[in-house]
Amino acid sequence: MTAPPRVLTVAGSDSGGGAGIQADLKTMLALGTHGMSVVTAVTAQNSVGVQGFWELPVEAVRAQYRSVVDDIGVQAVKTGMLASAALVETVAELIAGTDAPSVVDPVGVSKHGDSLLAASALDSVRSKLLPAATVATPNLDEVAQLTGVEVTSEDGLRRAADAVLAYGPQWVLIKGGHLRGDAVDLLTDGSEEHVLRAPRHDNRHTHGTGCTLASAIASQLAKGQSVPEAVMAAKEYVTGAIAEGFALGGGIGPVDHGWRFR
Ligand SMILES: Nc1ncnc2c1ncn2[C@@H]1O[C@H](COP(=O)(O)OP(=O)(O)OP(=O)(O)O)[C@@H](O)[C@H]1O
Ligand SMILES: Cc1ncc(COP(=O)(O)O)c(N)n1
Repeated sequence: MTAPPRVLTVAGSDSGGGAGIQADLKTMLALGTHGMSVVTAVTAQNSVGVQGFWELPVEAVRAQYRSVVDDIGVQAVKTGMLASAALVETVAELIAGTDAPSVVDPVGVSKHGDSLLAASALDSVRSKLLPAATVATPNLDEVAQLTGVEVTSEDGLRRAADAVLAYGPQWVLIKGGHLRGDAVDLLTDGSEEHVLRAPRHDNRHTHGTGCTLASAIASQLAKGQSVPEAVMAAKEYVTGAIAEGFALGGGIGPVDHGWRFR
């Protein structure tokens, strides 16, 4: 048997299974790739919030990464929750030294408003992590936190993209999921521009959308697609997963990673 394309997620564990490492690995399976993981932090989390989290030591993150990359190898890397400045800097250095495209989801705050990144790590995200990204995928809250640019309508997406590109990622995908109307995202490398538009699904069970989208992009890149092709395919996958998001627990349920199998 030929091995499927190999994709690595560097992110936090979500005990509820909707976001983080768990969302990433399910997405990778659904898109036909072999998912591998470097755990950066363990969260105690469910449908109503994040009850606590514990970071792993920098050495544990570095060791997991080396174990995977030095033996198995990777065709794309995705980063998610990195928790602290020390972990952001370590992971930025690791991905910059890896010969594979990287998708950086600069996770700041969970859907419930719980912080997953120390305020003291923002400078390292700007100066070390974003420059190492092939594609950065901030949502509008993360754009505001990182660049100070506030966007309240589709017209502002380009301004947000320019502000993030100034930190050096090759491409940026600004996610407009928190606006009203259609779910519109903007992908650009500063010269080429693609507007990705999907109908908004009136479904509150959207836990894990950002993790799912970034992992889907990484999976498509590992299969050899270009950045625009990978992002378009990933947008189609996440839109279907949001349409089928289901209730679990008393709060916000997860998107359905397995929607294409049902
Ligand atoms: N209700 C919805 N219907 C359709 N698409 C949506 C909806 N909400 C978000 N999206 C899309 O989902 C993707 C993720 O965007 P979003 O802005 O939710 O990211 P995020 O805030 O990082 O996610 P998360 O909440 O997991 O952190 C984007 O492509 C966005 O347009
Ligand atoms: C470990 C981990 N990583 C990322 C998110 C963001 O996802 P969401 O915004 O859907 O809560 C999360 N809640 N937990």
